Amino acid sequence: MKVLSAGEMGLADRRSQELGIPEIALMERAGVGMARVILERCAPRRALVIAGGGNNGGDGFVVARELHRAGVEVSVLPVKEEYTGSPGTNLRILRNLGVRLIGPGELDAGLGTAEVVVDALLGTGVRGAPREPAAGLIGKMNAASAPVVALDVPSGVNAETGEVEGVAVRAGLTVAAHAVKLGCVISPGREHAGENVAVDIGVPPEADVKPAVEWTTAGTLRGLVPRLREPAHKYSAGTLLVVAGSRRMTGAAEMVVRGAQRAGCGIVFLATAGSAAQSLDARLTEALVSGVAEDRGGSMASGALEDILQLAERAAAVVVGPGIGLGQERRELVEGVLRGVEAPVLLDADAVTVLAGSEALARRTAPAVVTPHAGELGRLLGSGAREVSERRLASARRAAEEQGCCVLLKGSDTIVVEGERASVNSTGSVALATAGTGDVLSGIIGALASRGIEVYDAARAGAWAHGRAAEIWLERTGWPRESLVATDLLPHVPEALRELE
Ligand SMILES: NC(=O)C1=CN([C@@H]2O[C@H](COP(=O)(O)OP(=O)(O)OC[C@H]3O[C@@H](n4cnc5c(N)ncnc54)[C@H](O)[C@@H]3O)[C@@H](O)[C@H]2O)[C@@H](O)CC1
Ligand SMILES: Nc1ncnc2c1ncn2[C@@H]1O[C@H](COP(=O)(O)OP(=O)(O)O)[C@@H](O)[C@H]1O
Ligand SMILES: [K+]
Repeated sequence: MKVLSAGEMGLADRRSQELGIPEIALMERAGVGMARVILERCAPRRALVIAGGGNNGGDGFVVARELHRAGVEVSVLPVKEEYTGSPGTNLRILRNLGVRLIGPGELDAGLGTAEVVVDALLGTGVRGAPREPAAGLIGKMNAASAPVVALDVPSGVNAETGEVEGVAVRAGLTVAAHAVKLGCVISPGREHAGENVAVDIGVPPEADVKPAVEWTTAGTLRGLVPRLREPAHKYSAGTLLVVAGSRRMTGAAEMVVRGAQRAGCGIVFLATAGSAAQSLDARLTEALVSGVAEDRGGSMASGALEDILQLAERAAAVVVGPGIGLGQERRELVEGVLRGVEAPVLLDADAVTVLAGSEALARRTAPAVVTPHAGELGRLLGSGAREVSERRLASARRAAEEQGCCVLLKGSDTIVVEGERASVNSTGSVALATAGTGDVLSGIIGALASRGIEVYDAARAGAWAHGRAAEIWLERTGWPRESLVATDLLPHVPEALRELE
């Protein structure tokens, strides 16, 4: 699946036209391809096409013509009085063919009988929140009982960012011209798009564009994760220090360690609160567990820093945060790690939360990666979870810039940003929305970093393998996705990583 931003698609379009391919030829192939997908997937007897005033509406006219040709009873609602250019030409053909054109007064009847509603209202040309009458039409499409297929982009979704400023169509399927639009793989646009499919519209390779934001697939990662080779010993295979857990939160530490072990770490050291160490040591047969100074609540105390830094001297990477707890002492501990550890540091969970307002991460020059979900990133940025959820790519970029590190923003669309580089993960499942899966992810990324992979690559490869492990679990068990528990991922992490060889 190819993913391009709206701007990149515009460039591919202009270059194609400069090579002599007329706009109407691109529109023709787009509409023909889109109609074919609709016929294959939905096989409707009656369809309603809602066409906007731009080229997205033009695509809709071609789709309507093709559906009509295939024997579908089609109604078309053109929102504008007068059409010119390629959309105008295609509307004229519909008139000549006697395809039923309806006005707003007949919309409810059309929506009532259609088996598929085709959203050809707004595409990549939308600017700002949908105005009337588009906003009202989007509401009607969302209230329809028939499934909605969006052309190119669900109307109201920003194709560049996935942001939704006002209302947006909720489609079951989005059929894009040439490439899936970036905004359709980033939340919330991703959820509005439903399934994404792209159709060939005849953009020649000479006109194509290399995307600035990568859609991370096995193909983009291949060869990145090395096999263990001779000569090797446990230290050369990757040494990781995990700083995690507290008296009341031992599971998080366990899952980070076990994730790291299955991702190929040669040796994992765990530093945890003294009172948690005995139980973790018993559960983690292969790890080297150290109990360090804790406060009265059973969380690691700032006084544990010296021991932790000493352990870190033997590690090629450090993961800090899961289950450590909050408060001033944890903040001092995390700041101390950021100052005192030269090896790459991964900050997750509580370690991200305690850094809100701290300058330790921005001051650090050695490699670091933070792996927050929207709530944690909202605290780090001071913007709140809602702002992060609404503007995910921009929020991840802002954090990466302000903190001068790699940021992995978790979600259905896990985004990884460092400097100019950005990527969106392609694997995963809603099954991952369960406690502890993030800890397994930290372990995997920590292990990859400990094996010498730079943090940006470790983060995107780790996210990919983590999501893939969930997919493999679903394929193998056939169990309902709700039933996955985080430790189910562990046996599938090696299989996922093997797919990258
Ligand atoms: N770029 C390309 O290479 C191709 C583009 N095609 C189609 O063309 C689309 C882009 O076409 P356009 O650039 O004409 O743009 P759109 O058709 O996406 O949108 C432009 C129309 O929406 C209106 N509009 C913009 N913002 C609005 C708002 N906030 N509220 C209400 N109305 C608003 C404009 O007045 C205009 O009528 C793509 O999404 C795709 O469907 C295809 O024909 C294939 C080729
Ligand atoms: N709806 C979803 N679709 C795909 N992946 C998801 C979804 N919800 C959560 N995830 C993934 O599950 C993991 C959850 O991590 P996190 O929120 O840190 O949980 P915890 O702290 O309990 O381990 C992340 O990798 C995230 O990307
Ligand atoms: K659309």
